[in-house]
Amino acid sequence: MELLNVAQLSTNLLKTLNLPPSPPKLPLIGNIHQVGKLLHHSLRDLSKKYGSLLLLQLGYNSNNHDIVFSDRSRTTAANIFFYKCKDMACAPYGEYWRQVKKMSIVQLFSRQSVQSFQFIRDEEVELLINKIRSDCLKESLLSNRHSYRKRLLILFTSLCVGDMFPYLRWVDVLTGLIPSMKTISAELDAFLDQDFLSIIMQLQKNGAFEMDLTQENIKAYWTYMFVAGIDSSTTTKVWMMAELLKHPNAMKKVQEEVRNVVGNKLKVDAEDVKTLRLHPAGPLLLPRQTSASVKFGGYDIPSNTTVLINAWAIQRDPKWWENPEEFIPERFENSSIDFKGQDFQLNPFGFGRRRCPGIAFGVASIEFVMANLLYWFDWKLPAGETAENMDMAELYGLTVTKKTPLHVLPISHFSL
Ligand code: HEM
Repeated sequence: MELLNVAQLSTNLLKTLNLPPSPPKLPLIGNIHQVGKLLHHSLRDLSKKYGSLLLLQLGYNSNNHDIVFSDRSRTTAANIFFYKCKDMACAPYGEYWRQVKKMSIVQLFSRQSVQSFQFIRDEEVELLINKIRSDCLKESLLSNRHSYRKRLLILFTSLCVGDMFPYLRWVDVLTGLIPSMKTISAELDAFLDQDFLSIIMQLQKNGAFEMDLTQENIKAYWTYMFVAGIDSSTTTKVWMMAELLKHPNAMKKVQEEVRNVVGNKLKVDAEDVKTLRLHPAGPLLLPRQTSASVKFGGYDIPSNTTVLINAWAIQRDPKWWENPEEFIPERFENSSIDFKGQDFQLNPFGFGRRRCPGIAFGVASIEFVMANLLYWFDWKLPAGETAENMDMAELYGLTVTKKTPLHVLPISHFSL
């Protein structure tokens, strides 16, 4: 298991505890200089040297195991974007989170609920396929653009100096980080006020929810759903298409499979797993925070320690996977490895109490969209780009996307 601690500890505590191994620190800044822009890569490299459970000091702050690891850290970004952590993902582990989760499972995430939205997926996918058909006639390239949603996700994971050294909070204002966060948050807020809030408030009046929600609760909740829920599925689809274009044999095989199972049984389920192993949408899951001190792997983990789980590194670890960096379509044939939180070597949706509740939604959307795209069209790279020279660089954020947009040329497989 690979775990990483970003601790904020007093020097006295450091001396008395048996803490996990740690790279040498510099005065004041601790280990900050050892992490780069792609945090999940830096952490994997450090843990190769210092072990799978490793402690980093990234500043200080005066502020059964699953429960202890079930809290979330309250960062400046989470406070700005999610109305002081009133959404479900960043809410502290406690009564409010329990109530919101209960309500969500009944109203939104149940199997029936996911199925009941199939008619919307049908309508949206039909629109998408028709749009691509007309692009085929014009021979135009499709590409995924980085939206303002993406800007929010990148800002969300930007390290605020003030979260580590509270007296330096002014630096985040000076560098423009906090003003940028506030601008995007205000844009989203206006959107939610305009189109959304009145509908939800009406549902509340009609008794649709078990608990009374304030406007801020509702906006925080939906901001996360819109931004992270949608983006994680979109990111996975982009990586899936990129990997398939990079591996034409895998593309051919999956298209044959999809075209052999016509109708509403269109499925590309095994491809989800292959893509989510190499490109988990959230490579470090969502940061956890310990709510009490705990002994873990023989080490003392103090209370209030931020814990990052490097799912990306675990899913590429040669300890668990043969040829870990390779996209091998046959890898999961006849394999019982579960990707929904049971097997620790494959954990793209997290685990335990704070595991992603949107798995069924995410998977339904990825499978249905991808199956249709692969069924109706053949896909080519634009002139000058080949499977070998495709740029697969990553852009770090709450979800890790392709750095350069994916450009593809659709060719209708059936005569128009
Ligand atoms: C491919 C699609 C998706 C992936 C890879 C994904 C991944 C994740 C991960 C890694 C976490 C953190 C889990 C942890 O801390 O252990 C998470 C949490 C969460 N996800 Fe997803 N997710 C996806 C789709 C969705 C969708 C479609 C929704 C909503 C409609 C959603 C809603 C949430 C919520 C609300 C949480 C916070 C749960 C909590 O803190 O209690 N996710 N997701």
